[in-house]
This record gives sequence, C-alpha cells and structure tokens, in this order.
Amino acid sequence: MENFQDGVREHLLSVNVTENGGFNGSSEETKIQVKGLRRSLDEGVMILQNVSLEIPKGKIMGIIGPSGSGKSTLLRALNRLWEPPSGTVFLDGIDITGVDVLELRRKVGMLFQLPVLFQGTVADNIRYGPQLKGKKLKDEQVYKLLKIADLDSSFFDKQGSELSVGQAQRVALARTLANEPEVLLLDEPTSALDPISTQNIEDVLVKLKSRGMTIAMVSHSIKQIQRIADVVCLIVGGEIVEVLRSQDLSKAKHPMAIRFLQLSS
Ligand SMILES: Nc1ncnc2c1ncn2[C@@H]1O[C@H](COP(=O)(O)OP(=O)(O)OP(=O)(O)O)[C@@H](O)[C@H]1O
Repeated sequence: MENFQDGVREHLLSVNVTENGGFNGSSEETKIQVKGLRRSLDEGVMILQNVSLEIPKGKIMGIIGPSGSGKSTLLRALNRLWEPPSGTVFLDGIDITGVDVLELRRKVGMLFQLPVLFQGTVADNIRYGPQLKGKKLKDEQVYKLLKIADLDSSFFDKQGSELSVGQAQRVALARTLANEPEVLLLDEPTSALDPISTQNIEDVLVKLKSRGMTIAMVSHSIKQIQRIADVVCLIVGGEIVEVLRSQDLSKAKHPMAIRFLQLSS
C-alpha cells in the first residue's frame, strides 16, 4: 500500500515497448485480441460483423469510422460494458468473459466523451476506485496521480462542480489511473474540449504510452489520430476494413475508407 504509486510507475515502466514499430510483426506482443466478434440487434441488423483485431501492447490504437459504424460498441465490448459472447475477446490471452467483471474494469479502464465526477472533492473522486477495494490512498498518492494527469496540487480540494470540462476530464483520467489499469479505452475523450485541453489530454496519453500503457481510442479527428496513434483501425458498417500504421492512413485501399478519409480531412 505504501508503494501504491511507485507500484503504478514500476508496472508502467516494466512493460517493454517494442522498438520496431510493427503492429502485425511477430515481435510485438498483443494485449487485447478480438476474434470473430458479432453483434446484431433483435430485428436482425448487424452492428458488428465478424470483427477480428489485435491491439498491440504499449501502443495507442486509434479507432475511426463514420457515425454509427460500431466503434463505441466495439470499445464497450473490451471491458464488458456490452457483454461479448465468450471466446471473442481476450486480454493477455485470457477470455474476458471468464474474468470477474469489476477486476476486468480495473485492468481495462474507460474514459467517455463527457466526464462525470461524483459529488465531493477531486481527491474523493480519485480515491473512489481503491476505496471500493478497502484501500485508502494517502494524500501523497493522490498528488502523484494528479501530477500524472497534468493537474497541479491546488486541485486536490476542489469540488467537481468548480472544474472546466477539460479539467474534469483529467480528473476522470486520474480516477481511472488510481485503479492501476493496464489498458485505457477512450471514447472520443477530447471531442467536448477546447484545443488546449485537447492537447493536455493528448500529452498525458502519449506519456502513459511511453510508460507501457496500452490505449484504444475512438476519435472523429483524423488529425488527432495522426498526432498520437501508432496504429489505426478503420471500421465501416460494423466491419474492420483497414488496419494501418497512422502514418500510412493515406494508403487505405477500401473505397469506403478512402471516401471517409477524404471527407474527414
Ligand atoms: N443498445 C443498442 N440498441 C439498439 N441499437 C444500438 C445499440 N447500441 C448501438 N446501436 C446501434 O448500433 C450502431 C452502432 O452504434 P455505435 O454507437 O457503436 O456506433 P459509433 O460508430 O460509435 O457511432 P458514433 O460515431 O456516432 O458515436 C448504431 O446504428 C446504433 O444506433
């Protein structure tokens, strides 16, 4: 317990990020594997069609695609906010449907477009997750989490209601990091933020990645994906149509992907 934050840092530093930059190469470890994931609505409409994907460890994967293409549904399957069928989503090779759901959500944390802070101070919010497990974070540990989320110590005692959306999003990130996640899922985390708050969040994400965190981020901003993602997954009509390195986005071949990229840039 004394070493909680050191433990976070050690964990993050201990993951060896591969240098070759390949995302399908044999030397790169897979953190999350999705195999043949499907979801259909009662009326038979397919939202996800046979989706298979490997999210590499210690990298940022951007997930982009037109509205309604299934991006959020895919992301939510990865920590069972939508329950995937067994045998379709694996974390470190283990089927997530067999893992205790709260334990899974500690390992695979999620941030949404709009942060929702609980009543109380910023510190109360950050302490929330560990407290559920009977652990009380020391002030020093809370300050360290604030720092990782690029918030100074003056935020410790502030009420959630006093914060801007951008600041609240960073508190939500610190609250998620208090659970010592191995993976972060982000569903358009900066779409409600101004450019400076967006840059603050992007900087934190890049810093977390450099410490070994695996990140999957849905974004509508191709420019954002090009700034921070290593790999991009393009999803159209519930199907993954391309997986590319972000610098190779312009090489997309699928006609719908090309059209989407042209209209979005
Ligand atoms: N629980 C649900 N019940 C009915 N339809 C749903 C449900 N969840 C998602 N859908 C539908 O599935 C499709 C994919 O939704 P999803 O939110 O995953 O898309 P998205 O790519 O994230 O969209 P956006 O970019 O607009 O957020 C949409 O047509 C949506 O209306």
